[in-house]
Amino acid sequence: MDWGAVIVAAGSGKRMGAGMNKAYLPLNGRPVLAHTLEAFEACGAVTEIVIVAAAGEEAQAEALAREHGIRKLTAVIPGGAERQDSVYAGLAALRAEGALVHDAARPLVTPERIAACCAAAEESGAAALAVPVKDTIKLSDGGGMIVSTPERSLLWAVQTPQAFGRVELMDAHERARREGAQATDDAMLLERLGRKVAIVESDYANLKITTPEDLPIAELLLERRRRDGLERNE
Ligand SMILES: Nc1ccn([C@@H]2O[C@H](COP(=O)(O)OP(=O)(O)OP(=O)(O)O)[C@@H](O)[C@H]2O)c(=O)n1
Ligand SMILES: C[C@](O)(CO)[C@H](O)COP(=O)(O)O
Repeated sequence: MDWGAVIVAAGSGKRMGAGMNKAYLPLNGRPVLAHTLEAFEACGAVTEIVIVAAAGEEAQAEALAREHGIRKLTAVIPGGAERQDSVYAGLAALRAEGALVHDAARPLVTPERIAACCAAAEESGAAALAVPVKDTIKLSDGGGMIVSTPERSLLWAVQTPQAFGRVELMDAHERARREGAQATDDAMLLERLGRKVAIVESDYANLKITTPEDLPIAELLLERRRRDGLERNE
């Protein structure tokens, strides 16, 4: 099965407060988006990459991909108001049988985890990387009071990539748009249709660069990965 990746990079980074799209912030000397693209470029299961860029940033994204040797890039598409709209736009440009959807803001993903997500989706139909929740999670009444505590052993913090059949995911998006269903990830769009999505245990390092403290954490994790790699090769 061939896999195409939709890399969504069209957000405005409000919570980061950097005044710019966090996909272009430097991370250990290279843009966040470059790290993300390189992981998909290096993953053998991935045959095409579509970047969904913020309107007006398409040329910047394409130039960045070229500068960093991303040969699998097939299209740069303008995104939409919400992440869901951006994914939908990117899917239309994909041709592969399998569709991976990944946040540009998750630059520490590895080719190995991407491949594991693809393999699980080939086995189960759809899959998503996730990590067991470490904190006890509370459900609130929306007014600042705790209502209940879900069983922690059943809770997973889902990440990306998430992997699906391209046609099935496109259909799920189209149905959600017709029905006005909103989703903060793509697995939700299959769940609402009663479809199964497999959990693929990931690592906590696959964090999403969201608020300011996430960037120095990502830098430390990258530096440790580089050092461990050097020590292994010595
Ligand atoms: N309309 C949008 C919103 C988000 N994203 C992408 O979806 C990923 C996850 O979204 P998030 O972390 O929320 O990014 P932002 O929307 O930029 O952040 P914020 O909500 O703080 O503005 C990011 O790679 C972001 O670029 C997108 O392509 N299109
Ligand atoms: C898709 C996602 O990364 C899974 O955890 C998350 O839902 C994205 O949320 P965001 O608010 O669009 O960053």
